[in-house]
Amino acid sequence: MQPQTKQQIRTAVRASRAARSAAARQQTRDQLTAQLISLSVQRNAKAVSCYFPTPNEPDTTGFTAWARTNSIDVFLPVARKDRNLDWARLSEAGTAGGLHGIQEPVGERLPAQILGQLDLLIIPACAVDEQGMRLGWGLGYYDRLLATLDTLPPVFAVIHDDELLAHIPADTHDIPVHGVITPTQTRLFSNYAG
Ligand SMILES: Nc1nc2c(c(=O)[nH]1)N(C=O)[C@@H](CNc1ccc(C(=O)N[C@@H](CCC(=O)O)C(=O)O)cc1)CN2
Ligand SMILES: Nc1ncnc2c1ncn2[C@@H]1O[C@H](COP(=O)(O)OP(=O)(O)OP(=O)(O)O)[C@@H](O)[C@H]1O
Repeated sequence: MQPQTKQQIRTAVRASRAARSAAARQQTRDQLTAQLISLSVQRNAKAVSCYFPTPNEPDTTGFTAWARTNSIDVFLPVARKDRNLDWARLSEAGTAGGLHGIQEPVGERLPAQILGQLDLLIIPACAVDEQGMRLGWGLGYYDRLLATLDTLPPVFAVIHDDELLAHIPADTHDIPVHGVITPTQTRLFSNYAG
């Protein structure tokens, strides 16, 4: 995949994600579950944020199920009309479709600042480059979130292997992630010493 403009990258990734077979999706889910469990065990994480995947996104539900079974608190985003994110803890109360049709936990809405107290932030992305620059879907939710947190725990974006690109054009508001998780690797970027 030759990186060009942000919009061209988004179009290419959207198409390649849509073309994945059910078997490939299942394999991605299993491999990501293993990568995410290793990372949280290694970091002794007791509370993390994650995302509830759309049908085409890298599937994190194996990991969130494991986290719940192991008494790790999982916080998921709740999209607001003003394009900021609230957060809610995954619980027995279950989930319901939110603003973009994505499942969100039912229950108390918490402000973004609670993320500063978590051990690990696992976030969605369209693509990430070798410098840790992250591209989302263009609504700015996560750029705005990362910019507002006073304390930033380690932030890892989850993507497929072919979405780790050599270079993504960056705007001044773009905030790099500390690491990236793909089905085959968990990589820490050099911008982060932790
Ligand atoms: N799973 C998930 N939850 C999330 C996000 C996300 O990217 N993924 N968000 C991140 O901001 C926020 C909601 N904003 C969103 C913005 C765009 C799209 C969207 O439709 N994206 C792609 C399709 C994704 C796919 O199915 O592969 C698109 O633009 O076509 C979804 C959510 C909060 N929750
Ligand atoms: N810190 C910020 N404060 C206000 N607006 C912002 C901030 N960061 C990004 N934006 C706005 O959000 C919009 C989307 O930015 P960009 O294309 O970089 O998003 P993205 O990285 O694809 O999205 P996301 O953060 O949701 O994953 C832009 O119009 C940008 O001006």
